[in-house]
Amino acid sequence: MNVTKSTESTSEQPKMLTVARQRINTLDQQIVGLLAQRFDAVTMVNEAKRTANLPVMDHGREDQVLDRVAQLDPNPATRKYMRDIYQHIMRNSREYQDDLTAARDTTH
Ligand SMILES: O=C(O)C(=O)C[C@]1(C(=O)O)C=C[C@@H](O)C=C1
Repeated sequence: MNVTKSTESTSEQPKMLTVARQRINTLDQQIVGLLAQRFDAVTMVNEAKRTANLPVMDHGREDQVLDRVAQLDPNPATRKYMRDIYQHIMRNSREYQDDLTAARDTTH
């Protein structure tokens, strides 16, 4: 059985793969930290929308976010992937906001 961790170098696993995976682990840690902050901001947005009686879904805003993140990507070849990632992020943001609403409805 192979019990070597995926980030450990072995004679079969080139050093470059190990180094690249360690870099991905570090970046993932930063991305998760940033996404947690984004969810915090979404909580605030949701509170503001609830007060103003606005729906969770805002197509115009989502289009703006998608265009903006695509423009921010310095690599034109990955822009379409960046848009796709953000479509998922915003879908999860809406589901999280639905959870917040459901939690409010059961406690009030
Ligand atoms: O900006 C908003 O109105 C949000 O609810 C946040 C957000 C997002 O995650 O960026 C999520 C849902 C909306 O459809 C648009 C954007």
